[in-house]
Amino acid sequence: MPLNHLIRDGDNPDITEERQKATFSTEELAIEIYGEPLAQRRREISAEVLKRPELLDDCPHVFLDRTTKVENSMKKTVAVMEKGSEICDFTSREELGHLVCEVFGDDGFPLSIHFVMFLPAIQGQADDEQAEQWIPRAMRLEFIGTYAQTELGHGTNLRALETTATYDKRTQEFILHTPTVSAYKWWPGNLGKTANYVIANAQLYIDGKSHGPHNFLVQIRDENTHQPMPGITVGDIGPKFGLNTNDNGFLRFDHVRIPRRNMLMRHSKVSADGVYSPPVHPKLSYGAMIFVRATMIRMLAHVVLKAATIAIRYSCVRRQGEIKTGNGEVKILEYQTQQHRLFTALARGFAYRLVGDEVKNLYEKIAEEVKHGNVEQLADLHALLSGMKSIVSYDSGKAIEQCRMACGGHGYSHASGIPEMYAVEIAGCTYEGENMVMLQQQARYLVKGIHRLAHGEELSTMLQYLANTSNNKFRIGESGVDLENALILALEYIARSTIERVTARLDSLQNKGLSAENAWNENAVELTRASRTHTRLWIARCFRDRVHRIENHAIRSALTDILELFLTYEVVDMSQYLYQGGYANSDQVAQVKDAMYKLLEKIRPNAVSYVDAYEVSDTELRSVLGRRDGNVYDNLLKWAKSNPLNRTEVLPAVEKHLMPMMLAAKSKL
Ligand SMILES: CCCCCCCC/C=C\CCCC(=O)SCCNC(=O)CCNC(=O)[C@H](O)C(C)(C)COP(=O)(O)OP(=O)(O)OC[C@H]1O[C@@H](n2cnc3c(N)ncnc32)[C@H](O)[C@@H]1OP(=O)(O)O
Ligand SMILES: Cc1cc2nc3c(=O)[nH]c(=O)nc-3n(C[C@H](O)[C@H](O)[C@H](O)COP(=O)(O)OP(=O)(O)OC[C@H]3O[C@@H](n4cnc5c(N)ncnc54)[C@H](O)[C@@H]3O)c2cc1C
Repeated sequence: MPLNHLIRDGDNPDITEERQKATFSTEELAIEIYGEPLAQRRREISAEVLKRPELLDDCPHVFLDRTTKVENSMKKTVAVMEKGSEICDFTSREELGHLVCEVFGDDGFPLSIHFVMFLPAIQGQADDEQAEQWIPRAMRLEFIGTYAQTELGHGTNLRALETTATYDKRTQEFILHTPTVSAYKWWPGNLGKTANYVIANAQLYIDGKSHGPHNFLVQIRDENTHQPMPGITVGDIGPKFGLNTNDNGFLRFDHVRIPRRNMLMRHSKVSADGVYSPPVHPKLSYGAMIFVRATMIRMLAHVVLKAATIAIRYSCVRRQGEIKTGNGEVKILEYQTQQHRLFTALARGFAYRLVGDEVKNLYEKIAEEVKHGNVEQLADLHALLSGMKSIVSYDSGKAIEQCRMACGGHGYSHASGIPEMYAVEIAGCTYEGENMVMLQQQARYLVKGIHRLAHGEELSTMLQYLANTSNNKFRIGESGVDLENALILALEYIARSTIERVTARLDSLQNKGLSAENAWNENAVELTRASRTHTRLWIARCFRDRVHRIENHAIRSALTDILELFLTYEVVDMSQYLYQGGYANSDQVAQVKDAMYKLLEKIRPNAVSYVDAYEVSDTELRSVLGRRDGNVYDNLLKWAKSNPLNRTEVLPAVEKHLMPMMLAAKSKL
């Protein structure tokens, strides 16, 4: 019985050969990733979707214009809402998430902002009475909502948002107003053509005094006619790099009045007579962003693993060049450079996916405490998520782009599926806080950590390694020190020494009289580096702990290879920091590289089985190169022939423009 469960008759023999080499059970690895019932439910859901044409695309989305794309995705949204509960359990986020991936592919659920921002903002920030009034209707999709915070002029600096919400004591209403062009809300998903309500982030004014940005529920379109409400100007912002099925929009309020109770009042309150009560923590109105930052880690990992699935499978059916002259052309996955590109992407994908589960659990635990007024761990969570969203979005983008390039020319074609994946994933570097800005948010926390240590104060668990000054020598190859431990300690050193060095530089500049702000800006690049090294360490530790907890021996061993590749790759990538302070020498770094190259060889026979175990169906993958059966060339030809430009032998545009020009050229002879 082969260990890889995806072997079928009629598959490309080159890919079957790969599957026959598996040294672990792909079904067991799938269970480790998804859990026992879900792994099976995912397969059942995928099979059901295939039986329902209303949930499938008639043709690849990349062949369609934007208006048709938007219409298709709305049509499928209705089909999912009407029939989806026959296929999956709507109360299970995981099952529903899988159905959405199958049906919508890369762009995700068209109403995602309703579910991942609008509803979470209400759930976390509305008081019980408001929640009772709004949530059931929103859950039933009686109306659609979005989260309108970013403006044309400001997305990062929330304190500078210009939209105002002025309290009118006389009528007990807030007046929402957009005072300038730069104050137009700009970017919110589903705002352009879909949403009826927004959670609008606006500067609260009472009696001429500003209390900073707060969240308000505002109706922008009629629930029945969908026409804009009085005082509302709204529309779509136009095509983007990716995510073009989504109607990201613009919005202007012209003195729009809403009842006092439409301000979200769980944490901050305004009484009928205009008395303001502040929240227990000033940043509680940023809660919906925290939620998405926590959730997006797994989503980003999923895209990396999809791209790795495509590129690894394709690299086993693509033959090009010889390694030994005369021995015939090899599968391109035999090249070490290809393995290095793809297996490191695979390792980051697995690391982020499994660590993403831990992040989600941590978020849920702390969010529950915050909901009940305990904000003790909010700073830790904010710092962690600021770093995580930045590192995972950026490093995932690099991994996906490597997967695309590793497919050569065919990777550049939309037939590979990877360009769309990249376009969607890379948006994560920008949304929910531009990465450079978020890394600096985390850096503040790290610098404070060093200062606390200097003052003998207690450090949070996440920062305790900063106190481990005895870790000052790379211990790779020493007896009694295994590779994993040596590498984790090296990552600890890299993070600690980087944070210490930049903090010392900041302090010294300030001691010389530079203002704190200027000293910060003069060190900003190094601060983002410190943040990067800290986050990569956190991911490495968390991934190691997760792998160590695996009970199934064969699966633990399979994921240990991936973990060790991940650790060696991270250490090599940041090895320049190891030389600082004399922690390591070049021979030791060469040892890490050797270990990495050996791991590439070790992983090679199982490469297809790792991605098979992640179990992304062909429906979801939407890739000719990544097809499970490996029958790439025939299908590339079919894909090219089916594209709309080939509907006629002679293109009307050729007849209209080029032919007359060519005829005219001939007539001049
Ligand atoms: C199912 C999968 C779902 C995936 C998603 C699907 C697809 C979705 C696609 C797109 C969705 C995109 C939606 C959006 O983009 S919504 C808009 C997001 N906007 C942002 O993220 C804006 C970024 N800017 C900010 O967050 C802030 O302005 C800031 C950069 C943090 C600065 O804020 P501010 O000026 O108020 O604060 P300070 O810098 O002065 O910091 C003061 C102290 O507050 C602490 N702080 C800041 N933020 C938080 C927070 N959120 N929680 C807790 N604490 C916070 C900060 O650390 C400072 O602390 P200190 O102790 O140092 O004083
Ligand atoms: C696909 C997508 C979906 C989105 N969906 C929503 C949504 O649903 N709702 C919503 O409200 N918004 C949404 N946004 C907006 C998004 O949150 C913002 O674009 C994002 O927060 C970045 O802000 P910005 O555009 O103002 O960038 P800017 O802040 O203008 O960034 C431009 C450059 O300036 C730098 N910079 C800015 N400030 C600083 C600083 N203090 N220190 C150092 N460098 C700095 C940045 O690092 C960056 O390099 C979406 C954006 C995208 C791309």
